[in-house]
Amino acid sequence: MKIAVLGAGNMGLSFSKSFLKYELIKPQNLHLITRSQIKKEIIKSVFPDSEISSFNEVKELEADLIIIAVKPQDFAFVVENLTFKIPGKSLVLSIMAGISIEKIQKFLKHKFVVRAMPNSPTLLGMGITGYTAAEGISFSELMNVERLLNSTGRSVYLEDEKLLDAVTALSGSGPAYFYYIIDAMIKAGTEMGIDENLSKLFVKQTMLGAYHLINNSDKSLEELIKDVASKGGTTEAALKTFDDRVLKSILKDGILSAEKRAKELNQ
Ligand SMILES: NC(=O)C1=CN([C@@H]2O[C@H](COP(=O)(O)OP(=O)(O)OC[C@H]3O[C@@H](n4cnc5c(N)ncnc54)[C@H](OP(=O)(O)O)[C@@H]3O)[C@@H](O)[C@H]2O)C=CC1
Ligand SMILES: O=C(O)[C@@H]1CCC=N1
Repeated sequence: MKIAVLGAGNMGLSFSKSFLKYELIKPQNLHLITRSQIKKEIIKSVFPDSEISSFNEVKELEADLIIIAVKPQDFAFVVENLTFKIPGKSLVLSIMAGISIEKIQKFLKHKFVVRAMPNSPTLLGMGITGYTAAEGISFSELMNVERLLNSTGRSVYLEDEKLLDAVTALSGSGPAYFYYIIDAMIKAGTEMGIDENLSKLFVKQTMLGAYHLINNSDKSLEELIKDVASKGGTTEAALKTFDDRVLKSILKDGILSAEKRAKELNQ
């Protein structure tokens, strides 16, 4: 199988590393395409046995799977300036936020499109990807795509394409929400006099422990919260402030804004 990655940026390269790590393709069968010449050299040092090109250098593309990993805002420009044809039999896998299968098909004049939404922990093989496919793609082709996606973490097939915007808002953007909350917690620690390094350690280990408790406990989230929040104690005081300032509803609104933005990107 030959794979071409259109837009060898953060995500395109994360995917490529996973495919090679699990030997799902040979390095010689991987073609990474980026915009800038400078980036080409850097990519070559990480992928010495693969083909690395800038967009305008490619006159003919040979690939069974073409991964589109440019920013959604650049998609139209990239397509208008393609110097090569998308081979009729190739499968296109888009990881662009927001851009619908219909739009990709129209722009590329190509039927066989799978749309996926991964997230940044794909870099460690700990990502999660929601995906869906255009009509006419066979089960075995889809399983091939899923095998590739599973090298980056877990994957979930969704029948309803509209849910991909929700997945984008929830898990696609999700890592940034956790970083945001963790950053606020670390800053609270330093404000109370704890050294930044130590504050990071306390917060990160708390996050890790809490994650494992969620995963290994039969209790609901409410019950887990209750286990920590003693009556009249410190946690209760914190949670009261969060509730008074409607933090939960702010977080929910933020996630819904991300979903709205995904839809706007398709306009
Ligand atoms: N980052 C994330 O956590 C996630 C991102 N995504 C999606 O993945 C896609 C890529 O995101 P990410 O990897 O973060 O982005 P990057 O900016 O890291 O990568 C984008 C790639 O597209 C190339 N590119 C940008 N503009 C143009 C252009 N005008 N013409 C040709 N090539 C261009 C860049 O080339 P160069 O570097 O040479 O400029 C680069 O190779 C996006 O569509 C995003 O929605 C999905 C899930 C998670
Ligand atoms: O912020 C973005 O638009 C992309 C999609 C999901 C994560 N990053």
